[in-house]
Amino acid sequence: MKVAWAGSREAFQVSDRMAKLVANDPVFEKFSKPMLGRKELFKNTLRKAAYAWKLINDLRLTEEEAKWLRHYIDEPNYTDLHWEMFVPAIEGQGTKEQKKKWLPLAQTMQIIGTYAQTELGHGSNVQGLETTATFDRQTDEFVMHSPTLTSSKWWPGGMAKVATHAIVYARLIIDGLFHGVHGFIVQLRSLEDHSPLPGLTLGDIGMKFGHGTYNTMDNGVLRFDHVRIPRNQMLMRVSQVTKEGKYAQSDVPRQLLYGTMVSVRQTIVADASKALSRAVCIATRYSVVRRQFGSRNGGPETQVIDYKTQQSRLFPLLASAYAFRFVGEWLKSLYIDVKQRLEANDFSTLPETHACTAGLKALTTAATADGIEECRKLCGGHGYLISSGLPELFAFYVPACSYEGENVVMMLQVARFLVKTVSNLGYKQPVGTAAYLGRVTPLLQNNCAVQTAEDWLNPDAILEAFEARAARMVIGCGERLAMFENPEEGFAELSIDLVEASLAHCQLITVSVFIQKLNHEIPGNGVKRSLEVLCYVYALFLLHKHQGDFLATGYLTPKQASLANEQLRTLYSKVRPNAIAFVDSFNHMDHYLCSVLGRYDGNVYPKLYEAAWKDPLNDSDIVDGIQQYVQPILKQKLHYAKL
Ligand SMILES: Cc1cc2nc3c(=O)[nH]c(=O)nc-3n(C[C@H](O)[C@H](O)[C@H](O)COP(=O)(O)OP(=O)(O)OC[C@H]3O[C@@H](n4cnc5c(N)ncnc54)[C@H](O)[C@@H]3O)c2cc1C
Repeated sequence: MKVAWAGSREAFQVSDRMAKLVANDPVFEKFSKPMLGRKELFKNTLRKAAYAWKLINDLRLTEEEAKWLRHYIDEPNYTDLHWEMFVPAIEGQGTKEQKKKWLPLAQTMQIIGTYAQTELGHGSNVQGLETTATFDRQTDEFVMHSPTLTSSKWWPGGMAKVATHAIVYARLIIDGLFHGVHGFIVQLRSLEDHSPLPGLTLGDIGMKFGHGTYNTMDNGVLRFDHVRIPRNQMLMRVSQVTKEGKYAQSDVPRQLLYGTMVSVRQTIVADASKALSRAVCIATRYSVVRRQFGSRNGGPETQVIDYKTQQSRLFPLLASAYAFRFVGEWLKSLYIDVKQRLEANDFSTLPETHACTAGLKALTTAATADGIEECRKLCGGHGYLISSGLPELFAFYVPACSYEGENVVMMLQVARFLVKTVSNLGYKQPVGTAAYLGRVTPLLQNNCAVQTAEDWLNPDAILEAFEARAARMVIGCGERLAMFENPEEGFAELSIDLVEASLAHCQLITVSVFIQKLNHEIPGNGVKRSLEVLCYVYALFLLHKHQGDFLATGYLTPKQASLANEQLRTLYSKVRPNAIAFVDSFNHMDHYLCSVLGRYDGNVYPKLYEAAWKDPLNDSDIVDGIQQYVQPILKQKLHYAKL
């Protein structure tokens, strides 16, 4: 099962080796993190990042190993932006000459980069950005300027204190004419003493949600006061500005810019299963240790995992972790395929891949953020303690719903793709994940044939149900849109339904990828049968949760929906005996989980007690405060006064 989770024996070995390397090195020790003040937190993370970079070089780690190492260190810091945004942006949007100049500097960290797109006034609406890059023909330079307060760059990770360079998105202006928003490589700080270059105002945007998570990172604010950069620092693979000031599109289509987004979003989908599996592992192990009520004849109380209600909240999340792991793996292969195509100037599959990554990013991050919070509640009051590992995990994870494409905005992009696919149906056969929309007639006409709860244990029945629901919702939106004279007005008016149709489409993708995985790639029959159970749990849980859609589209009868729910209850009993084995297969070490409740040895209570005594409030110097401020109140002996 560990191999099935990791994707291959080799993948398992690499991640396992890096997890142990980090766990066994005292520099990466974790528990003191939440107790540190902001400055110490930040410096501590800088120290770890520097040490990690030294390890990567000393041990000559491969790119894959270095990624896992950074992952297990598990503290957001400037290197995330450098490797995951700055380098890919140059790789994807730079010309050959630009790549030749900048990539060796970035890959050896002689420069440290960040990604400055968002501004105080605009995030999702990139075309609304206000920073300007005005071409000066006389000097062959761009003048970068922040004309308003709302044009201040806001959020870029690593920008406040560390980054030496940034990819800055700005409105390109030549001779007073606006030519769209483009990326520019801008040096921010001196490579000698790290001081900000003239004309730049740089600072930190302040404390963020949670404590020891994103506060380890210097998210920054940046303003430009007529800062000059050479012309060849505009990323020019797609569009160029000549030294005469001529703006030209190259023969590389603009959609190429989607390439970087696709790359980053597929990583976010892969990260969702890591975060959700972490929370599920903690909640499952703790649910086995925790006992409440139900003692018979003086025997032990019931393990809370044996309550059906606990299972109905926990096991769908366990199944979702596996579903997201497999869909992430699948998306990575889709991305590799699209990357090869892009290199060969084949852009044919880009719109579908873009819709998949946008939609799956939104689906998996929203479900994971909700899932972590549910796991916290599944651990009762102890889940609220920092030592449970869950509050910090939630604080760390939840911004994934907003960054790299706000989730609702992402689902609206999927909706545009689906609407376009449906409107082209007469002359263009949909392919890939949208292929089912080419079979609308049977999907609209045939209703579900399930007659017993057992009938739901059939991948064809499940797939058809999800296809019919998505097709009916998408077609329904298409028909209603056609009634509007102005399509954009219609799109805005129907946007709630369109987001729901997009979600149905994306859930269909996750369910079908899980089924495909079982059909082709599972080593060992026992593992396969166990994963089949999780696959049915995932699909029937979604069907139960969204039964309103399945009923409203007329595909299911109420009786069939309740048969699905009956089967789901039976499946929970099948998951229960393997629940611990399922979470052990994630291969998360105690160091990575960083949770007293999720300990591998189950030694929860003594360790909870021990963790409590590490709290600074148990330090003896607190007594001074009590004597200074509390004792006088006790001694005043005043009459009670109603305030
Ligand atoms: C931890 C963190 C790290 C970040 N790091 C970086 C970074 O390194 N570099 C960088 O450039 N940025 C970064 N960001 C910024 C991030 O990319 C933006 O927050 C994101 O793009 C969303 O934009 P916004 O915050 O302006 O939200 P908005 O776009 O203002 O969204 C606010 C609300 O409006 C809704 N909304 C917006 N548009 C529409 C629409 N068309 N239809 C319907 N509803 C809509 C949204 O659904 C949302 O509910 C980071 C953000 C966070 C939280």
